[in-house]
Amino acid sequence: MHMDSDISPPLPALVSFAGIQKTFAAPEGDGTLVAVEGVDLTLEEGHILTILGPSGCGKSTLLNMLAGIYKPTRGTVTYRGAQVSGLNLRTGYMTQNDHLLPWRRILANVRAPYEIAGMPRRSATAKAMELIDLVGLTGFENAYPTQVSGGMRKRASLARLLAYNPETLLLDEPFVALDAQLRLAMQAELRSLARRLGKTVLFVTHDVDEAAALGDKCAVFTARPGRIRQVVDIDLPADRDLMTLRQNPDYGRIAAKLWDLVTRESREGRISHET
Ligand SMILES: Nc1ncnc2c1ncn2[C@@H]1O[C@H](COP(=O)(O)OP(=O)(O)OP(=O)(O)O)[C@@H](O)[C@H]1O
Repeated sequence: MHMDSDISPPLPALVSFAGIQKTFAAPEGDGTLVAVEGVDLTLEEGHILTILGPSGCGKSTLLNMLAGIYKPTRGTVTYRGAQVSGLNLRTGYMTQNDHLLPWRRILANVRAPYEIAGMPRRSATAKAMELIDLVGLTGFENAYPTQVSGGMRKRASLARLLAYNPETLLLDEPFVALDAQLRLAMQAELRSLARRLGKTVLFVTHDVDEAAALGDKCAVFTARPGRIRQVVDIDLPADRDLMTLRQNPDYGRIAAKLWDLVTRESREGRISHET
């Protein structure tokens, strides 16, 4: 059969959410609270999906379902072709809190996953040092977490996450506590690391600029119950330079589109609260 070499087959999805609803017991009374509703979403291997939406729309709940921590009430979460049931050990989580062990030096924190896996100490140290180098922390490996800056703690936390070698990174507002400059540096680092290591990333954020700069696509959610308002393709170069991206007119166009979707959401939210 003749195949047109210019047309490559579409990539199979690594992650797929199909018809997802998740409810919880309401905090008061005996009703239920619908956290997310009717979510259909796919993500290809090696891509970065940013998830943008107002507080409480179920962004973290979505990551928790992919990690297998929560079970969907309705619908199916699929990872590499298999339904997620039980903990999904191919994913690794990082949240706002870096969860570094304060009594361990940076090196010992990053080495911990290798120790847990039973790797001999010498090789565990060598592997941890490689990751420390990868995230730009060489020279700080003997410091304790309290002796380094917030940005360095995030780097250490990222290195430790990579030591678990998850295929897919679930990042829940990991840079929220950082100042603007450090945040930009971390975003650039994350994007370049993810591409270099071939990681797939789901990145939750409230920040439109971060969502546009980091993602290959962005899922914009409505207020609770969280539904997908739109999935926006971020057609910027894969090897984009985050430091100069803000001057790129394509970036401006995409960020404006996301702002429009997000503010439409808050306008409607305000209207529905008022009525
Ligand atoms: N384990 C739980 N038990 C009960 N309710 C929960 C649970 N986890 C989440 N919820 C509720 O589900 C809704 C969505 O929460 P979730 O944390 O996923 O939102 P989010 O979009 O990540 O919010 P934020 O941006 O503020 O972190 C919220 O109303 C929350 O209170």
